[in-house]
Parts: sequence; C-alpha cells; structure tokens
Amino acid sequence: MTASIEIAPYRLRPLRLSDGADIHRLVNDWSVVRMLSHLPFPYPRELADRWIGSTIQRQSAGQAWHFGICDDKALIGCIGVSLDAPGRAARIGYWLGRAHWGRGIATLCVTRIVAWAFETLPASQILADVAQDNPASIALLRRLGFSEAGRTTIAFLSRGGEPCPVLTMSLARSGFSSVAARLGTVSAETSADHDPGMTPRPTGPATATAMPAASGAGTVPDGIATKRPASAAPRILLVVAAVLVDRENRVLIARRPPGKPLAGLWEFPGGKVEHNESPEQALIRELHEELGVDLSAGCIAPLTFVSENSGGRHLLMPLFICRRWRHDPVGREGQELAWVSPEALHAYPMPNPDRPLIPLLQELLSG
Ligand SMILES: Nc1nc2c([nH]c(=O)n2[C@@H]2O[C@H](COP(=O)(O)OP(=O)(O)OP(=O)(O)O)[C@@H](O)[C@H]2O)c(=O)[nH]1
Repeated sequence: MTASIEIAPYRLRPLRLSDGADIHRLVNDWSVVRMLSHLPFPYPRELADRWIGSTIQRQSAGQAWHFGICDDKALIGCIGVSLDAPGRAARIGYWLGRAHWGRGIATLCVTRIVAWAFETLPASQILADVAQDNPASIALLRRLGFSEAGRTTIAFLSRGGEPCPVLTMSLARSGFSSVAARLGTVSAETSADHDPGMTPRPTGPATATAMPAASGAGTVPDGIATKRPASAAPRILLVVAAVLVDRENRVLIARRPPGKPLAGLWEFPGGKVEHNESPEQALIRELHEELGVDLSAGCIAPLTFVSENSGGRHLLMPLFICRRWRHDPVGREGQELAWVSPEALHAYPMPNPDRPLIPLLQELLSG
C-alpha cells in the first residue's frame, strides 16, 4: 500500500472506492472535463467507480499510482503517475475541482509528485500530455523544467470525439534537481494557479485505464506569489437561448445572418437579456421576434448554461429546453433555420461556446 504524501496543508492519499461520489461531482463539470481526453461529458456516475477500481488494480500491478488530493475537509482533485511498459518513462496527470483553482494547489501537487516519481520509480523521464488550448498548464510544466518533446492529436471524448492538438512535455531525471530545489521554496501560500490545468491523457476517472489527468496552471517560479489582476475581470454578456425539440427529437438551430458578428455560424435561437427582464421573459421575447413562436404557454425548463470567456468578454448563457410552443418557427430576420438530429449537429459550424453543448444534447436526446 502506497503511503500518503503530506504537503501541508494538503495531503495526497491513495484513492478509495468511497471517493466515487466526490470524483463524479468534481469532474462532471465542463471546465474540468474539457481538458481530459478519455472522459465523456456528461460524465456518468458509474464511470467514477469503475475508474477507481481500475486504478487500485493498476497500483497492485505496479503500473500506476493515483492519489486523491485532499484538503482538511475533503477530496478536491486527483493526481497520478503511470509507468510506460518498459519502465523508462512515467506519465503524470492531474485535475482539480473548479472551486480549488487559483491557489497554487496544482503547482504544489505536481512538483511533489514529480519528486516522488523520481525517488520511487525507475523512470528516466516524466511525460505529460497537455491540450494546446491549455496554456496555463503548459506554462506550469515549463516552469518546473519540462520541455516540449512532441506534438500529436488526440480525439477528446469530452469534446464529442473532436481531434485536439496536444503537446507532450518531458522532464528528464537529470533535470530533477531544479524541481527538487523548488520543492523547498514553493508552498501553497506562495504560489498561485490560474486554472486547474490538466493534461489530457494519463488521467481521468473516465475509462478503465485512464488516470487522473494532469497538470497545472500558472505558478510561480522561485516561490514568488502572483495574483490575477482585478482589472482583468471581463465584462459579462448575458444571453439566453433555447433548445426547441420537435417530436422526432430534432433541435432547431438558426444561422446568424450576414452583417451580424459570427455571420454564417449556427446557434440556438435567443439573444441578449435586456435590463429589467428575467431570462425567461427575454427568451419569450427573443423567440417571438426572431421566429414568431409563442413560448408563453409552453413549458420552458432550464437545461444548462454556458460560461466562457471569448473575445474580451464573458458569455453567460442560460440554455432552456422546450418541447411545446405555438406557431411554426420561421426566420423572421432572414436567418436560415434547420431542424437537426443531435448526432448531426457536428456538421453545422457553431460558435465555440456552443460546442460542448453538442455531446450533452446527444446524451439527452438520442436513443
Ligand atoms: N442566441 C445565441 N447566441 C449565442 C449562442 N452562442 C453564442 O456564443 N452566442 C453569442 O451570444 C451573443 C448573442 O448576441 P446577439 O447579437 O445574437 O443578440 P441579440 O439577438 O440580442 O442581437 P442584437 O444585438 O442584434 O439585438 C452573440 O455574441 C453570439 O455569438 C447561441 O447558441 N445562441
């Protein structure tokens, strides 16, 4: 049995079967799961249990070691290392629950686990796979002495199987001394992560063989604290949208007309919430203006929401679902409309914030 590793005020301890509910709650979050290649989104509860079972087996077989990252109250993330078959390289992976980003925890844990791996395993190098759209993780690994060893493309299950460019970063045992030096200087109080940064592959409570993915976020070399400047907070753009679902379980999308920003992309009908309007009122107004449909007597239910930085502002978009309305939708602003099965949505270019909604709709509406 692997012992726990103390990195006060946190603790890395072997995973237990009873961690399933916590892991599921933390990982079934788009911001976390989108950086993990082997996990579907939404993330079914039973996969968390299955993954923990497989990690325990792999540890007994001397193939991989997974730790729950715990604070004084609960499990807040996972970190793990697996050995490649010949035992020459180890792969690291990790993730942290969203509420725990920005406190230097990722840096602290990655640093400690790299040291543990070099002390304990026969590996001559440690590898980490990081999505190229995860610059904070890449930055963290670079600060710990990792350098780029290759580029590849991995199909991210979490992003509906979309092929995503990934960097493989590596740290040789000979570079370990710089990590060890940092161990003495980096503490949770003196470093700051910008996000949880994760590496897609070696982790993820997703599938039986994956391990909790990894890697981190901006930290600070030499133990100097940094904080995100308050002025960086983006302006919130509150937009409301609806998934109208017909009897054949197809959803309605509309093409942004020429002259509007993002013209030509397909989106869920809706628009900006005005002052003194509730999201529901805005939705009823927008769909009447845009499509001529009347949702007022129908049933609109909150489905999910999008929360994403894009182009210097922060889009916050409650998404409702509706199966009953009055009047057939027509493009009253000249926009093209399409009724599309969830499986076919990938064929319609959509704004980036909408793309994670596709696997969610597929899971909800298909078969
Ligand atoms: N309606 C809608 N807007 C979306 C979606 N996804 C997404 O990123 N957006 C963004 O949310 C914003 C909505 O603004 P809009 O210009 O359509 O709003 P609006 O209907 O009030 O238009 P207006 O400003 O011309 O009056 C756009 O920046 C759009 O790109 C979506 O699925 N539906």
